[in-house]
Amino acid sequence: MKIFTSAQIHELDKYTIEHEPIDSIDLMERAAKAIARSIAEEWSTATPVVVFAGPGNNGGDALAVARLLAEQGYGVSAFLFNITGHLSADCAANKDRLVSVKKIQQFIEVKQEFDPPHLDAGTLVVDGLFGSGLNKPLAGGFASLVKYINASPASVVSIDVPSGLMAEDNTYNVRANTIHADLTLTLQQPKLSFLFAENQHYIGRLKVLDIRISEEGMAKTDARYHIVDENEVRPLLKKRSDFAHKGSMGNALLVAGSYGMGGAAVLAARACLRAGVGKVTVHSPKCNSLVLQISVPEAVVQLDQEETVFSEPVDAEDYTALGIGPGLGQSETTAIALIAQLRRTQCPIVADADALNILANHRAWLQQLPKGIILTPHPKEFDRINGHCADSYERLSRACDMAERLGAYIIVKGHYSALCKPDGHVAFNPTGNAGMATAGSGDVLTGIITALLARGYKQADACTVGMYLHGLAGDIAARSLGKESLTAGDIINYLPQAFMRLED
Ligand SMILES: NC(=O)C1=CN([C@@H]2O[C@H](COP(=O)(O)OP(=O)(O)OC[C@H]3O[C@@H](n4cnc5c(N)ncnc54)[C@H](O)[C@@H]3O)[C@@H](O)[C@H]2O)[C@@H](O)CC1
Ligand SMILES: [K+]
Repeated sequence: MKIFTSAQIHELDKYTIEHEPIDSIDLMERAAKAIARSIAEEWSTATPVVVFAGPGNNGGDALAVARLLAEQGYGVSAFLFNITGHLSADCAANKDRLVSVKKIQQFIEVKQEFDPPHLDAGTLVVDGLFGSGLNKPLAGGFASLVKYINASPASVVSIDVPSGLMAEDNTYNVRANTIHADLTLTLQQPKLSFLFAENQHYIGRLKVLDIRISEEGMAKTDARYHIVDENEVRPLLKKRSDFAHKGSMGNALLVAGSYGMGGAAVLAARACLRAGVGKVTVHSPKCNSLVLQISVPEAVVQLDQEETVFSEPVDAEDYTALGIGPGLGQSETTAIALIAQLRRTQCPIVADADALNILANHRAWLQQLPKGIILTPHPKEFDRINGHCADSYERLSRACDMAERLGAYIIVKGHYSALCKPDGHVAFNPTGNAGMATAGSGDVLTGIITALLARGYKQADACTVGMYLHGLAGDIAARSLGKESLTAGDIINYLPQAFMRLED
């Protein structure tokens, strides 16, 4: 699903009006009907409703919703904030329509003074102050109103966007002046800012309402951001030939583990095998010899000359992919071996964990990374490499810049992991759950992506399929085991079911 920006949404709105064709007021009515329907599904007509409408089309939606709910028998009070004396055309039209409805309990157009209504726990507030047209942080009376609503015990439904929240960039927003919704009814598609962890408590539960924006218009519009779905992943999966043999199914090399961190190498190797690779070789310090041989008998173990750390680059000529970093440690010996390894390796590479921490300590080396390398930092690792980011939007922007600059594929991990591609596009992964916030989960992802690269998947496809499978395996695991007890090993154990689900 494409994620359009506010500017693109505005254009698509116009495109729909021109090409469906439909009058803009009727498109607004369509949106309002969908919103009123969703409200009626959850709140009975006995619920007192207070609607707050702003001067733009978000306010227009809110006034139309107020009318529709009043007609259905809800007790509705509506407040329209017209401070500047200018309403959008459709907002003004809906004001007129609302005023003509006898069933509305109270309608007040606020021009200056505002005496806020009492909002108790049984009240439903409909927040239609601002939507995708918000262009600066809320201040003054609007900020006070938002704080008043947030401080009340009333339930809050936001139309399209919680008022005060920007649809994309909230880096310089005033977060205290943003509505905390219990439910956000967003139109057509989630907004970019909804995908960021720090915004979840403004959005509450999210429901996306289809208002039939032109399919043709959306198909024609190039979106920088999109959310991956199963239909995108399925055709990317490579079929196994009946004549496959282990030599034709990819030959992966993992450089992982140090003293005390053998488990990371084990997890990456097991995940790599479960992700369908023909052969895996794990290069690790001597101390991990037994651990690896016993835990992953399917893997070839290649021992470093050192007892406790990775110290010498490996000849990677025969391998079809390299995964490097899990549990590697950050000693200087390892750092030098790492950069030598990255420089001399010809096959596709995924670098994670300590490989990234080492790069953060030697930022000049970033320029030496081979083109097409996949980096899989979690937010803290990314910040260590790139410098502190104020929020997820800034981090995403910087990750995009870095992907373009280095010609790299960067997966910023989290709920909705973001794959930033060298061409500037970003794919968000929808699978996965909070149970996967557990040690070793990243090592599993590295193993999976290494396997897919080794199998011959292109970098972008290996990342997309890898993120999706990793999250899906975690989701299936959580269904059987619950989120609390989920471990990284469980993700590996449920990978077969994730594959089977996609191959169905
Ligand atoms: N394609 C769609 O998704 C559709 C969107 N519609 C609605 O239209 C909304 C967007 O409408 P608009 O573009 O009119 O934008 P908004 O209604 O979000 O707000 C725009 C108005 O607020 C003012 N404004 C912006 N920031 C402000 C601030 N910080 N303080 C005070 N005033 C501020 C602007 O000058 C403008 O007058 C959507 O959120 C949605 O609710 C629907 O009507 C139907 C179709
Ligand atoms: K709103």
